[in-house]
Amino acid sequence: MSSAVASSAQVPVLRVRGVSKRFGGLQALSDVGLAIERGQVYGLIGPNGAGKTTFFNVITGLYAPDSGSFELDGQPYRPSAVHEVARAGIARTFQNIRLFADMTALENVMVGRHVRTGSGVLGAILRTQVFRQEEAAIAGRARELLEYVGIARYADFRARTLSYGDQRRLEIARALATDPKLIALDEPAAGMNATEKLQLRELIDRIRRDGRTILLIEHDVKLVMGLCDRVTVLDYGKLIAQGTPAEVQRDERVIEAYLGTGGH
Ligand SMILES: Nc1ncnc2c1ncn2[C@@H]1O[C@H](COP(=O)(O)OP(=O)(O)OP(=O)(O)O)[C@@H](O)[C@H]1O
Repeated sequence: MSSAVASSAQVPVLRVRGVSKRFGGLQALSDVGLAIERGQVYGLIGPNGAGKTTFFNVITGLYAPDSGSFELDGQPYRPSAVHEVARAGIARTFQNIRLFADMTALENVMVGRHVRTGSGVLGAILRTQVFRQEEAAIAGRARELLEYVGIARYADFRARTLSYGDQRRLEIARALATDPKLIALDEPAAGMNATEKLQLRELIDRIRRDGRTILLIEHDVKLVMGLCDRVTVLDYGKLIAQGTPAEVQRDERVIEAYLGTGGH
């Protein structure tokens, strides 16, 4: 860890200010900001169409925002392209799982790890000694990560053959392989049964205990409220509440957005 990082206990891992994004006539995000502290699980919630995915897509370089400023570990970053965001230190999973279906679980995690290696394409073509050593180290680390998320026994299975819950774990292992400053999980519990959700909760808890920082979009309010340190609530692209789970649950605007006449 660099001294800049070590001495930055008060600097949020991610600070986003004033993000707006319009699609044609639709204002999908209006002046949304948040700060995520190191070691937090941070929840982003809101009714359907509130702008959660758009916010994720903006911070991870999939959508160009109309306005907004971004800092990772106190350093400005421009989320202008997905690979630059990964290099800067944000890894994400997707609502619709995006694995390399015909590659093995191990290979999928190794792909994530390559973000952090040096020998590059030429090294791969020439199969230099440095490249081969790197590959062995990457494979070793990938196996550790499969173990960590609890699917080591499927290391050599094609990703497509894994159960839904295990594919989501594999996505998380691949995200961890990039050694991210922040892991962004897009509806990780979607489609999971009660047992899988419980296991997922334990895994996210463990990732936090191991010092990682997590941003989470999730529809399962129980999971969010039980797991998150802080929560931001969006509705129609606007930030309507921010605070601890207990605080936002009491917030009139949040109750209105979820239960009211908003027509969601
Ligand atoms: N690429 C796009 N082009 C046009 N409109 C879009 C695009 N992406 C999102 N939108 C619109 O922006 C609004 C916010 O959508 P977004 O997917 O961010 O909401 P969400 O909170 O993630 O919803 P959900 O919980 O249903 O996933 C919606 O009205 C949606 O139709």
